[in-house]
Amino acid sequence: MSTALRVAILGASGYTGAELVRLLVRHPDVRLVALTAERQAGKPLAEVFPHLGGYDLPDLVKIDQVDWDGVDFVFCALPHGTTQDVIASLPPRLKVVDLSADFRLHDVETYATWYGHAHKAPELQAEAVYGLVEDNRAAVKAARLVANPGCYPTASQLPLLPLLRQGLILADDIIIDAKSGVSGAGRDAKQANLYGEVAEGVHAYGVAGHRHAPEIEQGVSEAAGKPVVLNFTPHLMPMSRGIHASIYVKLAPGKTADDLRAALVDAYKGETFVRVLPAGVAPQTRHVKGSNHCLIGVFPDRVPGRAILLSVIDNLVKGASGQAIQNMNLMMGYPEDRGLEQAPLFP
Ligand SMILES: NC(=O)C1=CN([C@@H]2O[C@H](COP(=O)(O)OP(=O)(O)OC[C@H]3O[C@@H](n4cnc5c(N)ncnc54)[C@H](OP(=O)(O)O)[C@@H]3O)[C@@H](O)[C@H]2O)C=CC1
Ligand SMILES: CC(=O)N[C@@H](CCC(=O)OP(=O)(O)O)C(=O)O
Repeated sequence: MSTALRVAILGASGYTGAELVRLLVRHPDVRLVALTAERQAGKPLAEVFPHLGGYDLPDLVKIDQVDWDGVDFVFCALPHGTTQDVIASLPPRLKVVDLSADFRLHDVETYATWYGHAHKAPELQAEAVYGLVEDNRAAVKAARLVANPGCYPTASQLPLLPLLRQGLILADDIIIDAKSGVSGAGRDAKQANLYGEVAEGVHAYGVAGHRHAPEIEQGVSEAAGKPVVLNFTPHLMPMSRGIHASIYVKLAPGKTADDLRAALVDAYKGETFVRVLPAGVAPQTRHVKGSNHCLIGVFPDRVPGRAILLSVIDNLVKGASGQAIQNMNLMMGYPEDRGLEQAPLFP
């Protein structure tokens, strides 16, 4: 009899849901037993995503058609705002990784301010563990409900948190200039994401008001040991996948960019998925396409006392579904990289 973990993916007809399927069909401990959709319910997954044909997968159903007795583990890849009610209605024995923003902010008042409505499951929020694995591994291992970090917050926090913890940079002068591929906005049709709107240009959005600012500030404040407000400006790029964050920081007195690089090399020396590049090498989004890696470059700035951190991830992998599987592996006691061994696609 199979002892495979019986996994349900809620929102399997979306980009992150499809990426979960792509990765999990090769995970030796997992059997996909339920895939849900809303408008696409009733269809075989291969009709929605032909690249996922050829696997023995259940058809897409609505969430209320799932037989929870046959499920052990849930990935929730639904739009934020819809997820709190869904997770609150699940049998409490189920372990869950939620890819939306619904459980990422510890403070429900901050959530209400940025997401425009009161939190619908504050008791679950108190239980949720923030799943930035490299920073929070012990808590993830013991968690029942993990809030998978956002894509910009993952790319931004991985270089910043170890440096702030060690007092190597100043917390009150952090500027994050970040770019995303269009898949970051999901598969739902939106005018802003039409080919004609994004194909040949770049634009900033959410300027001085993007909802990922409080998520990044939550982690940065904790690492700095004091409340931090930072500058975060996201941009939409004419590419399908990838996040690139250029982070401008002020060095603590007497510190150099080489000190930052050495500290990051040390912080991530045992990590499979975070790599600090040699001095002078700049990471590119192409270097991580399809993989769960974060690559970090560190450069001295021409302005004395300052440095530039460059961080790249694939928004759909380390920024979403790959990190979600990394979290599941920890929660279930599997090797952390299981199912995530893919080399990047390059170029
Ligand atoms: N895209 C990215 O790079 C990242 C996304 N995230 C987060 O992950 C979550 C999923 O994102 P993504 O995959 O991009 O989104 P998509 O819009 O591509 O997919 C959304 C999925 O949810 C389903 N759905 C939509 N509305 C409802 C509803 N009311 N009830 C039940 N199911 C519903 C859709 O079904 P149907 O197709 O049938 O409408 C689809 O399967 C979001 O919360 C997003 O913020 C996090 C990090 C990165
Ligand atoms: C390009 C684009 O639109 N990106 C999304 C972020 C996607 C993501 O990581 O995060 P959430 O789970 O928090 O939605 C945005 O800016 O809202």
